[in-house]
Amino acid sequence: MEVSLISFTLLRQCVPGPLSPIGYSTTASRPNRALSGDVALSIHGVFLKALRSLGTEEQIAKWDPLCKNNQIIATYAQTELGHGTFLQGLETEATYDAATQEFVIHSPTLTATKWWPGDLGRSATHALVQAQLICSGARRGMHAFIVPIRSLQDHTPLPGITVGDIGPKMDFDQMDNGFLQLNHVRVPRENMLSRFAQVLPDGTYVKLGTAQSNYLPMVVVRVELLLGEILPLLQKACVIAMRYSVIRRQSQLQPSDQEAKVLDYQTQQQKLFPQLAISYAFHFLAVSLLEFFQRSYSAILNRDFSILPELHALSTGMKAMMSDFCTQGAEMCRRACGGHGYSKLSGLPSLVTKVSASCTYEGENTVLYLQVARFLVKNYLQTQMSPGSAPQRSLPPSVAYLAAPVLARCPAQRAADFLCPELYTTAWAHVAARLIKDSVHHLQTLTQSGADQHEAWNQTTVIHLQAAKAHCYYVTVKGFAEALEKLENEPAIQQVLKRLCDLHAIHGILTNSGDFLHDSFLSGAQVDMARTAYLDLLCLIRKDAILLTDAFDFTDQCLNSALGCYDGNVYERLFQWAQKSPTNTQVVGWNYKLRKKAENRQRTLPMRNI
Ligand SMILES: CCCCCCCCCC(=O)SCCNC(=O)CCNC(=O)[C@H](O)C(C)(C)COP(=O)(O)OP(=O)(O)OC[C@H]1O[C@@H](n2cnc3c(N)ncnc32)[C@H](O)[C@@H]1OP(=O)(O)O
Ligand SMILES: Cc1cc2nc3c(=O)[nH]c(=O)nc-3n(C[C@H](O)[C@H](O)[C@H](O)COP(=O)(O)OP(=O)(O)OC[C@H]3O[C@@H](n4cnc5c(N)ncnc54)[C@H](O)[C@@H]3O)c2cc1C
Repeated sequence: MEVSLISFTLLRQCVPGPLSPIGYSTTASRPNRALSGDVALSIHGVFLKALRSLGTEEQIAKWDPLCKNNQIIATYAQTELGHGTFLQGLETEATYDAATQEFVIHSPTLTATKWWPGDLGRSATHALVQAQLICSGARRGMHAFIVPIRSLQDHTPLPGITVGDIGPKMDFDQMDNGFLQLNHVRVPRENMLSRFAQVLPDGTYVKLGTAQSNYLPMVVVRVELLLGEILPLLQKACVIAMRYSVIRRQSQLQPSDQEAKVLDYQTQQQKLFPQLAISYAFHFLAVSLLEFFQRSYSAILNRDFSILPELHALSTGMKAMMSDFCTQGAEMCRRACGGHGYSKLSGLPSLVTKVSASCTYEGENTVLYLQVARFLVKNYLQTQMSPGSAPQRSLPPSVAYLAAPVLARCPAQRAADFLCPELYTTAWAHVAARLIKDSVHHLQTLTQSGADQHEAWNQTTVIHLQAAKAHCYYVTVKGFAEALEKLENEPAIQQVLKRLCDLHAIHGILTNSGDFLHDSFLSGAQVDMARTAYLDLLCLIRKDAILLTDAFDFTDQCLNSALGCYDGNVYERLFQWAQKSPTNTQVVGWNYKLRKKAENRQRTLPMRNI
């Protein structure tokens, strides 16, 4: 069934602009779509999130208005030259001086230099510096300090501050990622963000949260990056590649036919439709995670940390999976556009280089997947405890399948059975549970053979990584299926989106078929059935592919692509935009000057006897 224009409009309601940060109206996010390119000072926003997560009400009341009115420009300075992942290893020190009730913030080594913070190289006047707190003679771990770094009068670095830009990067040329060295810089006691820990005037340390409370800003940013920064990059790549693929005609489907639209080739559909399906899967998942976060956030701010382990596992897992898949997907979209996909005028290369940064910033993906694995192991062990041996707490909802009865074999009898969300969600739960059990088995075998627990962990991290990825894929399949259930009043939309959900689930099964065949949960014949269902879906999705990408509602300015413009005038635009290339504008001028110089020389030279 074609999605009619009316339904298409409704479809757009299902894929609103990125839900905006905590507490803002969702309509505020709409203008973000209108902006092409990157709006700088994005780490100023990260600072604000950190302030609201770690600051007391008084500290928020003081600094929030200064930020919102841009009276100060702030950055989030956590990563150092020598450490980005291992926060316990951060070297910047904040030593409390009770005599003056100040903190002395210092970079004791070269590797303590803060390195990477965005908006630091040129713009920031203040930094939230994450440093090892030292007070009452003890090291207390990472805490956050607001440190002025440039003069509000003339923007020059303040005493004790050495600051600059870290140099060229793979992309984000407009962002001034910087470095910061602090030489015994003093800030008042009130500048330590103290929601989860306080230092009293006499230097007494009062712990109000957990050891990881000061990691909360990373949870907040990871949740909000999904819809606000990472997913739109893949969605844009999908729009560009899909629109180009119905304009580009190349080769023939039938010898007698005119050249075919490349989107009519099955292999082109296999390249692009899974990216479209993932774009929708991730949208619904990220929306539900943001809602889960918004429900949990105030409890956490009030120091109820019971929900935090699952929120941490979901935010790290989804950030790792979405950035991985969006990076692979954007590159697939670029490659699906042939030579013009390699042109910067397509807008695709910069989408690829931008989204690939998200595999690293806000937590390197492998490290984040292993945080998920840690959560999975803990909850699996919980299910293995004998009744009564420990207080039986219910499993967090995202891992409830670990306690579900095990289905040994998939019941599918024909291809159509693979179009059943319950069947493929169960299949994914089965594989995730099996891989988690396997990872724990390997871990326990090593520890029981005498290996140190940390060594045993390291020697099984490849297996844990596989289990974490399967769990994350299951979460996206389940999330998409649940989102569809809420669309029963929009049957036309529901049917179109269900095809994407089916495709997303089956694409993963076919890509990881070994995991499903391993314990004969699926037979070879059933994998063939899944492939049949998959190939049939490609044909069905072909009719709605353009409407499904138009529903992302990006303006031409936002796409910034000669291939993806709404009117489809690709070749005219490529040629027109190419004229603006400096080579063409300078060469014309350059040739003209050369010719004039030669003519002048000709005129002044004595005529030779020729
Ligand atoms: C236009 C472009 C826009 C771009 C915006 C880009 C913004 C980018 C800004 C940044 O990149 S800021 C810097 C981001 N840096 C990171 O994400 C650093 C990643 N490293 C970490 O988070 C920690 O070092 C790591 C979790 C890997 C290890 O921390 P720990 O060594 O202290 O903890 P460990 O792994 O031993 O876990 C201890 C407990 O803390 C828990 N935990 C760890 N991190 C947590 C967290 N964040 N929240 C809550 N709990 C957490 C963890 O689950 C575990 O709980 P259980 O003991 O119950 O198992
Ligand atoms: C574009 C961009 C913007 C950024 N903006 C900011 C910012 O505004 N503020 C800020 O503070 N930081 C920022 N960062 C820094 C970023 O947060 C760090 O680069 C990131 O946390 C990764 O840390 P790292 O660079 O130390 O990598 P490393 O951790 O050194 O990673 C190197 C390799 O070691 C592996 N590894 C490390 N630890 C483990 C482990 N425990 N187990 C297994 N493997 C491991 C990793 O998987 C990776 O393969 C930015 C980075 C980028 C690229």
